[in-house]
Amino acid sequence: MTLPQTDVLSEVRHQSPTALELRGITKRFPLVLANDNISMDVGWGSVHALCGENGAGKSTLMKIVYGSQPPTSGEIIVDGQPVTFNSPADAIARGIGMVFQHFQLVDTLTVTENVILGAEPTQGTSINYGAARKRVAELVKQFGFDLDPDAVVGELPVGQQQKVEILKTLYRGARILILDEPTAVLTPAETDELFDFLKNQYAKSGNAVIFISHKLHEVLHISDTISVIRDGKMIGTIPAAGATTETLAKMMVGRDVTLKVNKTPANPREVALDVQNVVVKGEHKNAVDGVSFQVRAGEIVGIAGVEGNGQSELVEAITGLLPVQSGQITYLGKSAKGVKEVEASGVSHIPEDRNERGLVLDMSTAENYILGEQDREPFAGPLGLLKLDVIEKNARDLSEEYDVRPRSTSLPAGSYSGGNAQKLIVAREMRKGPKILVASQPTRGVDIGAIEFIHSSIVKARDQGLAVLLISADLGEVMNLSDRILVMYEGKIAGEVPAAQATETGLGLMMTGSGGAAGQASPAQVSPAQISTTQQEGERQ
Ligand SMILES: Nc1ncnc2c1ncn2[C@@H]1O[C@H](COP(=O)(O)OP(=O)(O)OP(=O)(O)O)[C@@H](O)[C@H]1O
Repeated sequence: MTLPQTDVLSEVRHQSPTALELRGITKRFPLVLANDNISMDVGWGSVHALCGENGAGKSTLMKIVYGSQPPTSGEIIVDGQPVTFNSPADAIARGIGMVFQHFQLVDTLTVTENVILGAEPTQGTSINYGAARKRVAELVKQFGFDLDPDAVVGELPVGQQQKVEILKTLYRGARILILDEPTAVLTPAETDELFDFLKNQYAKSGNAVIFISHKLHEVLHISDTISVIRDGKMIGTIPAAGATTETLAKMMVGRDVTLKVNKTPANPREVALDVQNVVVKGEHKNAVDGVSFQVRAGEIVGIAGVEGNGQSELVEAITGLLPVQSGQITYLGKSAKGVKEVEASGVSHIPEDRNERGLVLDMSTAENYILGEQDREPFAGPLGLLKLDVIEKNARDLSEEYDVRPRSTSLPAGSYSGGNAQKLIVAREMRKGPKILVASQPTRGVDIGAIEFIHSSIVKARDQGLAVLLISADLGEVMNLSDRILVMYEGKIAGEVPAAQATETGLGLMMTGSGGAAGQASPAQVSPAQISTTQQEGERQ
């Protein structure tokens, strides 16, 4: 294979003013009509957002455009030419690239190796690595990406890993770039950088961006045009100029949505979760390095931080998944070891990786709703015999209460859309009536109506005495839901801020170590002005 010529930032003459035209796309799955006669036009040089509730059919539509799923019927037209895609390779050949929510990178390979994987330039029968490396370095420079072509991908922060994913598509000459919830794991600064590239370089050079997002303020900020899908149908396409989060939310959900969490000040009681000087070993250094804090019954303590700063390991230690090297964790005054004992102490856990830890993807909805409780009352009798009618009713009731769609007790968990899968986990964990809830990214990928519901369920449980530890990469969520906010940086608590005084800028600075020393910084190391510059900013979500 010769080296792809990928000067996607130099303008080309397009055949048609429209990059992508979808005509009557329908996709039928056994239980649902995921896309129902959808038509949509995306113009060259524009950023086009695709919004809609969980399960509305956004990812399905984009997978069809990317050739990873065939439509049941309908037509795709790229730059004026009707196309049929049998695989992503066909779509890539027509200049379409897609960046998925779950990165598809090989952690042990370098940036260059990942970028060229499957499209390696060859010299005779061997890979011309030197030429590839030179090309990747040129592209990194051209796009202004802050990336080392020789860095091992597994050691990079998520923001840079995402750039590798984008680079992969640009290296292959993508002129239409699809991104599925690209900012879910980024810091505010990384998000700004990404948007600047997409809008001011990539789209400005005449390419097209389609991006799926549940974050409406971002949608309004970056896009030129917004299409909204509901229940598989196209509700409408509007210009971003003049739209508001309220109008968009209403178009998506079909009713008015409260965008701010309604909660009264917390009324903290006794200590429920006590973490003292906890150290958890990481691969090279301590992942959690002497962390201490308490969460009381009746309060929500949020942990903000860039992913990879020890939050995951801290959660795994608290939930009994990882051993604690030193220090102590107590639950309602008692210590516990391992997942079972921790659970028995009244701890529920919403895990950050729903596919790996939260669900058994090929098991049914009803079975997933009782994971961890399948051997005991109320779901099993004394001899371990399953009470199938109770299990079935439990699934029906929870799916109804948490609006998990489609309503099915037998659907394998792997067939739910991302947000509905998340609602299933939240429903299961809240049903247990925990005393302590460890919620990692509880609304990642969840739509605005469901976020409203999950947040109000958590607040209601807090008011009844639940102690909540919230870990979220979504700063808006941390600021909206928490009563107190701790910031984690390089395995340590870099500071604490009352939620009422927090702003995105201030937290963002602390999260990247710029707000204070890298060590066990005190809140005073971040200037109050940085933490609470604009109240308005804190209320953006
Ligand atoms: N492989 C599949 N088999 C069966 N049903 C599926 C499959 N993939 C998606 N669906 C269903 O199609 C519908 C649309 O799902 P899709 O993932 O496109 O929604 P979405 O709008 O991207 O949602 P989210 O915001 O939650 O990611 C959902 O009801 C989902 O359960």
